[in-house]
Amino acid sequence: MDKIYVKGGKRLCGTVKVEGAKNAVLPVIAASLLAEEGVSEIYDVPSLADVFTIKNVLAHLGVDVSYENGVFTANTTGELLTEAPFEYVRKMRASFLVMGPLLSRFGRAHIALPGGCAIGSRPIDQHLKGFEAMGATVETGNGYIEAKVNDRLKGARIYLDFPSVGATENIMMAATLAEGTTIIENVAEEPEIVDLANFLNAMGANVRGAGTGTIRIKGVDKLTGAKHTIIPDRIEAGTFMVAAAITGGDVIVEGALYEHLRPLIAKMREMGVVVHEKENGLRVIGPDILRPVDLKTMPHPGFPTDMQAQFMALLTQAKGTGIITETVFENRFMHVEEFRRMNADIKIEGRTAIISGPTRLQGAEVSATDLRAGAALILAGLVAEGETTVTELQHLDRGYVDFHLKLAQLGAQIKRVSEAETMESPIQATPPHHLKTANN
Ligand SMILES: CC(=O)N[C@H]1[C@@H](OP(=O)(O)OP(=O)(O)OC[C@H]2O[C@@H](n3ccc(=O)[nH]c3=O)[C@H](O)[C@@H]2O)O[C@H](CO)[C@@H](O)[C@@H]1O
Ligand SMILES: C=C(OP(=O)(O)O)C(=O)O
Repeated sequence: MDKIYVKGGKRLCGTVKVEGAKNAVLPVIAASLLAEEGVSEIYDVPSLADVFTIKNVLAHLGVDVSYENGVFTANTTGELLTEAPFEYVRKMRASFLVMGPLLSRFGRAHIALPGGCAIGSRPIDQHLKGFEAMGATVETGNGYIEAKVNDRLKGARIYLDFPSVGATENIMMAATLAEGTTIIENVAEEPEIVDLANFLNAMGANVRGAGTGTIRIKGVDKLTGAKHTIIPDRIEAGTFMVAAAITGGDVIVEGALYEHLRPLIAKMREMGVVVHEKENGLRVIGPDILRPVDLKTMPHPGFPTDMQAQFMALLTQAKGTGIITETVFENRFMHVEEFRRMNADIKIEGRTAIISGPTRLQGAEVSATDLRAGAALILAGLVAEGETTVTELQHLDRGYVDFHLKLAQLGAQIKRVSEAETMESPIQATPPHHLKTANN
């Protein structure tokens, strides 16, 4: 497998551009399945493993898809299959987002059960509760979920037990072609929900209230393919903001939107990081001394769980004790063991991590236990003494485009070695002090 080698000690400076958001593009591509006429054209689509997975899901269903130079097109007008097998859902849970559109348009969907992953058990009961409330029958067997409805789904009032992002999206998509009005309460308010609603409305849907706690969807008879540009990735932006802060650097994160990053900016400022809003993004300047903070992950507009691991890396460098409570996923502390390999002082008490700093981190061989853990370990490597080797990069590739190259452009000493290169020249033959950067 590929490995990333990073050597600590460089202050990052310059400009880095943010890609389109992974968590917006996946539901938007799933939503394109709702179009009975016309072709959807989606812009600013990042070249991520997850995008190729959803592209393959659509191709498997019979959609005519293309993806070139950041533009994704989907012609969903033909006869389509309504089954998404395990091989796709296993790779990426968001594949399950095709259920709402397929059920709504064709009256049936047969999707492999997503199952859990490294960060938690991640049930889908809220998605299914919504489909059932709209008149679908849902059965589970042989590792699949089969949802069916005679004729059309019917508008309903649905109260989510938790503001689940995926359930909000799946139910919202299903409701667009339902008969009558659906009201979903206690919904997720993430910017990605608003992006999806904007795309659905451009297709001819009638979705109101996205970005608030209640969404109303008036069902329509037919949707048409539409053009849409994906919002910037606030988690990628946040990751580069932490890269600037942790190295005491000065970085312009181009495309970062202040209003999507408010909870993160507030915590950074509490830590002494300078964040300026610029016309084209955010300028982030790391201080000499970072102050510790307490934070709790929460649904938007709370602090995002997808930035928890990266902030843990940052807190290892703060002077004093920082506290992180993870309330969204029950098992999202797998990276702690990896940070400890790097000499971090972190204690876990239930859902809380207590981080004492500042720690002189040491380079070590660590494993990306999930997508954000991978990014966070690389961030830690930017300030560690000596060389850090990060493995299991298939997780990182789900959510970051050319992460090592972007960091190298900002001045980091980092390189990625492919599996083939690793085979040709064993890692042991590359001593840490010969580390080459992508920009020298
Ligand atoms: C592709 C995508 O957009 N992924 C994001 C999405 O994941 P995802 O949509 O899977 O996250 P959810 O908001 O649904 O999950 C949040 C919590 O609710 C629980 N839950 C969810 C659904 C359900 O039916 N029952 C249930 O109990 C989950 O187990 C989890 O503990 O939101 C998460 C929370 O911001 C982010 O970390 C992910 O990056
Ligand atoms: C948890 C994440 O993604 P997913 O829901 O696709 O696993 C993430 O982006 O950090």
